[in-house]
Amino acid sequence: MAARVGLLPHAILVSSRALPTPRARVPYPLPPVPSYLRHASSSASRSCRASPRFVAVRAMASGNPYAAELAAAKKAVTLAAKLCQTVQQDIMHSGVQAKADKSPVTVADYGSQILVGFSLKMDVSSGPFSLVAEEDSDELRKDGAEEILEDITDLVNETIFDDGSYNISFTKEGILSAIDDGKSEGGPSGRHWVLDPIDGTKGFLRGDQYAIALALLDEGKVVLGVLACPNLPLSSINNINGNSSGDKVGALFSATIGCGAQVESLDGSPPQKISVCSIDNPVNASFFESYESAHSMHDLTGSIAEKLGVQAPPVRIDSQAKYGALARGDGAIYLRFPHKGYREKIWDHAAGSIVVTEAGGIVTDAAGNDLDFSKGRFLDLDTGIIATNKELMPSLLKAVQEAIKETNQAASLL
Ligand SMILES: Nc1ncnc2c1ncn2[C@@H]1O[C@H](COP(=O)(O)O)[C@@H](O)[C@H]1OP(=O)(O)O
Ligand SMILES: [Mg+2]
Ligand SMILES: [Mg+2]
Ligand SMILES: [Mg+2]
Repeated sequence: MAARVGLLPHAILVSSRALPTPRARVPYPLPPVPSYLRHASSSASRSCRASPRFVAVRAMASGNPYAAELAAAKKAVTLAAKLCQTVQQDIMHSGVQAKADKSPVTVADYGSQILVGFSLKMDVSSGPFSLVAEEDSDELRKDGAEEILEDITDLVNETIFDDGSYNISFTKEGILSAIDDGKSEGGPSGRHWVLDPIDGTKGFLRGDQYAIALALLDEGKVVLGVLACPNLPLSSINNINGNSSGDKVGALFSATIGCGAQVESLDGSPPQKISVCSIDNPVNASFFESYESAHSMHDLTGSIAEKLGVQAPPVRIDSQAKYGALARGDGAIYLRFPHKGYREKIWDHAAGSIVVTEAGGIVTDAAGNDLDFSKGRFLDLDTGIIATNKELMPSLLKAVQEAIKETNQAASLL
């Protein structure tokens, strides 16, 4: 299968699919049917296996006020994960990942964003739809991007067809406008979905960890989060930087405010309740950090770990999979200290942080403040993000603040 790679000025777009033949289906969105949509069927009625009404009935039965949204969120990220898995397998076979030398965006990032937004719109009926998501269509609207746009369109349509939940087909114009559904600014009032369609794109291209991360903000607070981690072992990653042999791979973490956190397999095993580890002596703790040294200052995290007395080497993995792994006790601490000038985005932490807090953990910035997701697309925070259990947090905060002070003093002497 030949890989096709398109280079655009600010993005690397990778496509490696054998492109499918478009099939006749009902165009999306409906109604009214805009002229740019493919008129594949005379019927303008939408057809889904899991209708909003079914989801709402399940919600009423569970006692969880966000159960309908949770079911829709899980369904949306599971559909997107199918697309991502297909693309990642093709990329690995074709070796395209070696060309990803700067902040990459792939057909899978766009495809995942379209599928999650579309699936939520189909299945969540309550109130206006607002989505704060990472990608936009700017690069795809430029000259030279036509082929990539066609690839994304085919990839999305093929994934929808194979999944079978929706009898719908996108045109290229429909794809562009679906990506731009994610342009909401979020904020302190109302409900906003928050999406990173592929978190850890560098890990994705390397064939390593990545996550599809989706959260719901309600009046500025994260009330729900789901993390699909297609390459994460289902039960544990207790072997450092490796998989436990024989373990099923593909984990879907979820949490709703006040209802705890769960993990289940991406192919639908029953959810299991999870909780953070109960380690109270840092000597026995291990810590997670970014695989990419460009994403987090490994010198600083090393010095924090040393101050704490952590003996184990860092566990370096990509994406919010770290939050999921922490939430089920695979490790005790997550340290994230981006280089100066980097602004954290809400979609990089909203889903992961509620999975950890609902599993009994704490997530704060380096000053010990809760993360504030109500300020728009960016997180406005002090220096870095740390997460651990309640027992370790006081000594972790102390070590973090000492290490930052020393680093700042050393920098001022230069
Ligand atoms: N220079 C950077 N510093 C910190 N984080 C970054 C930087 N560039 C991209 N990211 C984002 O960091 C996250 C991955 O972090 P980690 O290092 O924990 O895997 C991703 O959200 C990634 O974006 P993206 O979603 O595009 O992959
Ligand atoms: Mg990105
Ligand atoms: Mg991200
Ligand atoms: Mg991303």
